[in-house]
This record gives sequence, C-alpha cells and structure tokens, in this order.
Amino acid sequence: MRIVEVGPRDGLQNEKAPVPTDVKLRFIARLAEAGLKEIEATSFVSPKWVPQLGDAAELWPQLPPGPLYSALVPNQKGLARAIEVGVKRIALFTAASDAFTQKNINMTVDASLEVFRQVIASFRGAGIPPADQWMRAYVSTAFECPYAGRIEPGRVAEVANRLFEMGVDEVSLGDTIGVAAPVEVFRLADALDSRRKSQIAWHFHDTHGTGIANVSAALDLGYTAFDSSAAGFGGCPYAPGAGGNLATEDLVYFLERTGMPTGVDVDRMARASEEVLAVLGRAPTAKSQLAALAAAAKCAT
Ligand SMILES: CC(C)(COP(=O)([O-])OP(=O)([O-])OC[C@H]1O[C@@H](n2cnc3c(N)ncnc32)[C@H](O)[C@@H]1OP(=O)([O-])[O-])[C@@H](O)C(=O)NCCC(=O)NCCSC(=O)C[C@@](C)(O)CC(=O)[O-]
Repeated sequence: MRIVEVGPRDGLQNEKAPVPTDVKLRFIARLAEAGLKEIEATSFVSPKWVPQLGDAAELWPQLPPGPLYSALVPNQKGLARAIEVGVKRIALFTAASDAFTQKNINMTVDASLEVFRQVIASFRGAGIPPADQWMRAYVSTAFECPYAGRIEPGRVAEVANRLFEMGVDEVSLGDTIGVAAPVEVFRLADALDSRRKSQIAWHFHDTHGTGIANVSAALDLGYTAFDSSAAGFGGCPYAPGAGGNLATEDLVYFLERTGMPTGVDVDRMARASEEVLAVLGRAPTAKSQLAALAAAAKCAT
C-alpha cells in the first residue's frame, strides 16, 4: 500500500487564512512522526495565484528528514525555483477537461502537455541522480469537471497515456470535485491501460462521502496507491464545489481494518493537524480523526 499525503499542499492551498511557515513545518514533522512516507509538501506555482504556498522556497530546505517529499510544479519557472532549493520529486498537473485547465493553469490540456514536455526535459537534464528523480502527473477532473460536466473515461485514459509516453513515473487520477461513485471507478479503470496499474494513484475528494467507497472499488481492482490529506483538508481554488480531500485518518482506518498495513500510527495521525486546525479556527471533522481523539480523551479520564 502507498499513501501519498497531500495535506500540506492540496490541503492548505485553498485556505485563505495564512498558515505560517513554522506551523507548516511542525505539521509536516508530525505527519512524518505518524509514519507517512510520501508527502507532497508544497507547490512552486505562481504565488499570485496561490498565495498560501508562496513560501515554498523557504519551507523546502527546512523539511524534516525521513519521508520522500514532492512538490507541485506547473511550468519551467516553477521547475527552476524547485530545483534551486533541491527538489528531486515533482508533480506536474493537467486535467481531462480544457475548461478546467483554462481556469487552473490558464492553458488548454494540449498546451499544458507541451509545457510539460519541456519541463520533463529540463528536469531529466538537471543533474539529479536518476535513482532520486521521480515525477508524477495529475489528471484532474477524471470523472467530472465543474465547468464542462461529466468526463468520458476514454478521454482520461488518453491524457494519462500521453503522460506515460512522455516519461512520467506515475499518474494520479483526480476526482477534483469529489462526485464519483464506485461504479465510475470501475468504468474508468476499464478504459485505462491495465499494464500501468502499479503506476496509477487515485486522488479522491470526499465532497459527497464516497471517498472510501471509491478506494474500496480501486482496491478490488488491484490498485494500491492513494492520495489523501490529514484532517480532510483541501479543495482546489479553481474548482468551485470541491470538498476536502479524502481524510488520511479515514483512509488509514479503512486500510488497517481491511488487513492492509499502512505503517501509520492512528493516534499520532489524529493529532498531527491540531495546530493547523487551531490556526484556521476550525474543529476536526474527519470521522476517524474524531473517533481517535475521543478514544484518547476517554483513556485520559
Ligand atoms: C501556471 C500559471 C503559473 C500560469 O499563470 P499565467 O499568469 O498564465 O503565467 P505567465 O507565464 O503569463 O506568468 C504570469 C506571471 O506569473 C509568474 N509565474 C509564472 N509561473 C510562475 C511560477 N511557477 N512561480 C512563480 N511565478 C510564476 C511570471 O513570472 C509572471 O510574473 P510577472 O511578470 O507578472 O511578475 C498559473 O496559472 C498558476 O500558478 N496556476 C496554479 C494554480 C494552482 O496551483 N491550482 C491548484 C493546483 S491543481 C489541484 O489542486 C488539483 C490536484 C492536483 O490536487 C488534483 C485534483 O484534485 O484533481
């Protein structure tokens, strides 16, 4: 099983209240202590578009040792900023819908793939030892676009295949607005190249509470990589209606209870987001986080 924790990036990018860099660093340290091994720590997008992550270059060199860290990169400028501070694992991002990429990255899907072709060449030529280089690409709106409606599975598969042909190591399929049901996961999986199963991750948002059901469907099909966010933080600034990401606490509970070890300590995980929640002035809402916190409080009395 692989869990890719996206809380510090996807989770925080949409938050209006600024989260100070030292709070983000303590959040990430606690996620690492909880046992998460892959963390998407930040994003080298334009700070004008996503001010919350404008501290990426300051944050990156201070990340606590342990996990494998990655960062979102939209273009050559983002790559140059990322490489300057030592990023070795990058995440590109496009979508299956032009209407979405126009709002999110100000270009069509085709144009984004052209940009990525150049970014990939620069990344591969940047002198990073091949064993340390890693590149994923997101395909957002893999089920539905907030602007263009439902998306055909064949279109998602086509974009994913083009990304694989360009040499990415992994494609993460995003249910950006959190609307999919398991039957749609089965339908999309049918359209995907089954030889790439170990290179596909699923990125569910939980707007309608279907995140875990969708994980279960993908697991049944033999997929083993899932993105999630501590406390269910999240939402995309350019995807109106998007709820939070699937909560890591709920994912860990589900996988462990299913008999699939995650290496994540449920109690530490439940507390990892406490300081960020306090900065945002919010109470926890993820079900398994609430359950773990309640159980710990009961034990303490
Ligand atoms: C792609 C751009 C940059 C195009 O933005 P643009 O305005 O079209 O770009 P531009 O090339 O015309 O540049 C405009 C200005 O931005 C600067 N600029 C340009 N690039 C960078 C950069 N990398 N870092 C810093 N600065 C940059 C550039 O230098 C220039 O500065 P100026 O001359 O005006 O002072 C912009 O649209 C952008 O940053 N978009 C990011 C939006 C975003 O982060 N969305 C959320 C992530 S996607 C997501 O959450 C979904 C996902 C992945 O989680 C999966 C799912 O749920 O489906």
